[in-house]
Amino acid sequence: MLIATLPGDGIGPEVTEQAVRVLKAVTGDLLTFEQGLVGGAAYKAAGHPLPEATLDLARRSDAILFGAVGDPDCDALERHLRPEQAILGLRKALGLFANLRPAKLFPELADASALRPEVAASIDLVIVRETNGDVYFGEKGHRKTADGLREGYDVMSYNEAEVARIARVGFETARARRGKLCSIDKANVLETSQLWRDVVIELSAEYPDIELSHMYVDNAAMQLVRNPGQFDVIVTGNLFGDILSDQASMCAGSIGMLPSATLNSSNQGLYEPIHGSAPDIAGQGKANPLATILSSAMMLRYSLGKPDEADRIEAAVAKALAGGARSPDLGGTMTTAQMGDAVLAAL
Ligand SMILES: NC(=O)c1ccc[n+]([C@@H]2O[C@H](COP(=O)([O-])OP(=O)(O)OC[C@H]3O[C@@H](n4cnc5c(N)ncnc54)[C@H](O)[C@@H]3O)[C@@H](O)[C@H]2O)c1
Ligand SMILES: CC(C)[C@H](C(=O)O)[C@@H](O)C(=O)O
Ligand SMILES: [Mg+2]
Repeated sequence: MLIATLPGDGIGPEVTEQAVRVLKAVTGDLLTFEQGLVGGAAYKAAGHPLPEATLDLARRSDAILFGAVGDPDCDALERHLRPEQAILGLRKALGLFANLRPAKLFPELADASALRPEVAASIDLVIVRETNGDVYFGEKGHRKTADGLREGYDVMSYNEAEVARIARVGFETARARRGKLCSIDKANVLETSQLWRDVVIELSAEYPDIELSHMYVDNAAMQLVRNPGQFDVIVTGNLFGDILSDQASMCAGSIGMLPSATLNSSNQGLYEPIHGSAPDIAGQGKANPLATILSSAMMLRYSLGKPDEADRIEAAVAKALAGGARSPDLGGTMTTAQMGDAVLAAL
């Protein structure tokens, strides 16, 4: 099976390297790894954040292991050349619309959560985030108002098929868990959200066994901190899901802990930590690789049909944490490579 590794920028290569070590240790010679250029690294080497060769590699692969993209050197480039276009372009080109972001507290990390330990202990949820539409992919640009002021605009929209497709993933995910689905929107203000809510309600007729609720996104941000245990599965749009998943990560201990899978309708998947390229700590061996290692476990489970190997990696992460493995974001001093060593030793 072919795995496309796309390390990208900043801490992307550092964390990806550790995940590849763990994957190799668990799968022997089952997987072939082929590396591609993405992000600022690709722009600097090949003039484009998502070169044709990388897209081709991604298309040919059984799964993609993605690090992170984003490079302050590239922030002034035209939008279509910025590193972030690589991840957006991959999601769109491969139809990767269902971004699953689980947030669960490893009990050993209760002290790392931004929440009181007894509140943090309850967090065990999955955010199902749509990643092919919303304000991310609408018409955007700069223009002048009638009285000559500069104006920026980004059009937000979802059609009913896009909403139904992701809502179905939400219902199915809830069915495989505790049977609760919370759809998060801003239907009190946005027409896009009103359609979202209508379509979710229509689809709920097919899922009478699922307890469906709706919440406005501002309240959801508050509830995630007040009582994260009330959520089982959250389904939401691209922008709200982006923001809420970073917030959920701190409830679970660190942004360096949260993995993700982004799937298309044929279950091909892109696996990446939810964090970015962290330019502030890049090259210093301070990055926590566990989110990427846990993403590789999701890859084994969702795209490669290897649930036992996935369980083995997740158990090794738990054992490493129980044994005291802590990178700086978790209050420790271990380097990225030492965190990888600790997981390998715990396999
Ligand atoms: N999917 C992606 O590739 C992705 C995701 C988010 C941000 N980005 C990009 O990354 C760049 C930096 O963005 P940002 O600073 O807003 O977000 P970020 O997630 O890169 O970093 C936010 C903070 O969290 C810390 N952090 C992140 N990952 C960590 C890890 N594994 N271990 C320890 N600490 C970690 C960073 O040091 C920083 O202080 C930007 O160019 C942004 O566009 C890319
Ligand atoms: C880098 C950016 C385009 C990306 C997003 O907003 O989807 C990131 O924040 C993420 O969470 O994967
Ligand atoms: Mg994000």
